[in-house]
Amino acid sequence: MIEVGIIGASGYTGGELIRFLMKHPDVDIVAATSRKFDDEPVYKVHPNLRDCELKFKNIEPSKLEADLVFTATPHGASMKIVPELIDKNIRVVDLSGDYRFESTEIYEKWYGFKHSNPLNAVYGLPEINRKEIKHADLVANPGCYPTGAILACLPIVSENLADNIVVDSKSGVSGAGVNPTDTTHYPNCSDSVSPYAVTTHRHGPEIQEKLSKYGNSKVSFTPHLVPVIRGIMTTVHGFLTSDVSPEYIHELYKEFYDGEPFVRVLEKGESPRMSSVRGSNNCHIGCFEIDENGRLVVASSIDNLVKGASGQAVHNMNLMFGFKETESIDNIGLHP
Ligand SMILES: NC(=O)C1=CN([C@@H]2O[C@H](COP(=O)(O)OP(=O)(O)OC[C@H]3O[C@@H](n4cnc5c(N)ncnc54)[C@H](OP(=O)(O)O)[C@@H]3O)[C@@H](O)[C@H]2O)C=CC1
Ligand SMILES: CC(=O)N[C@@H](CCC(=O)OP(=O)(O)O)C(=O)O
Repeated sequence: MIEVGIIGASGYTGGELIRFLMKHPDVDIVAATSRKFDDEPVYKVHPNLRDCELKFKNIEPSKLEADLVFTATPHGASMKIVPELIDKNIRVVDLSGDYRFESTEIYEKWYGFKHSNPLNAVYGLPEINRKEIKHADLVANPGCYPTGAILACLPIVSENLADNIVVDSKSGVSGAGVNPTDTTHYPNCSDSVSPYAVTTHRHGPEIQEKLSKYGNSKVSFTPHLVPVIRGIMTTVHGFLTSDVSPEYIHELYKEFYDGEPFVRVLEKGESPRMSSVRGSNNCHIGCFEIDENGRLVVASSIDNLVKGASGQAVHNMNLMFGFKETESIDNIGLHP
């Protein structure tokens, strides 16, 4: 049994962490912090957690005592919290972008402010860093877009099959967090699909940095906001430099992800759906088709709050503490 704290528990990813951890047999949640909802039952903010007896507490991070803390806090906030937890020998899974890049300079360029407390961290994508995560004191949980994009691109990048890859992603509105903005205001985001940060999104360099460890492909990323609550659909366009067949590509993906508990390689020609992974930690990868121009199309779907955030964070915790990898995060998505 380990004692776990959640900082930022009143947010969307915080609520999802509680949803998974409250039923985890090896976890005792000793703190769920919130500055706004101190002493309120968690179900007041997360009504699905009616059976959870926890109350939010406005506890200073420096006062926390736990084996592991999840920092489900915004980028810029985590960097002010994580170091003092690490100094107290508390292991940390940070859900923000503050510790994902290997270079502070790249972080500061794309996040637009100085990093006050750089630390070394392991990038928490189990499909590529399983061994390192097990021994990590600080795990940087990947961004939601990068998770679906990297998993969709890894096999073709590893075989250097495409010099240029376009990653086109669509995300549900919960990706923006619990605090409403002009962008997430219903009349502004309903009934439309909106590209944003089309060449400047900070997830582009995160995707490129991680994939560059496996091959030389140049990756270009554009996100879109779509009027659904949860889900990320990523369509990858790989401009092939080798004459390979769709069957070869499909076999490549099946071999690459063989044995991975949370990646499902669909049939050739089968498109993934957002709904099929909704609420689950699964990533569905499909299409595997090549057009007459030699453009390969692969698509992946994830739930931005689960595989894109809290489910992946619990997966990392399971690895860090030697629990069954799929413990408490093996629920199946929905249909319809
Ligand atoms: N939403 C998503 O799909 C994904 C989000 N992420 C990342 O995960 C992190 C959390 O995201 P999400 O749950 O959506 O965010 P939310 O905005 O929904 O929640 C963040 C919570 O953090 C708390 N908080 C904010 N600032 C501070 C601070 N300075 N100190 C302590 N607590 C603070 C707030 O609670 P209170 O004010 O009550 O203390 C707030 O509820 C972010 O870094 C986000 O970028 C990563 C992948 C996917
Ligand atoms: C729809 C939407 O707004 N999505 C968020 C992605 C949130 C996320 O993944 O958080 P990190 O910044 O911690 O990676 C965005 O584009 O900023």
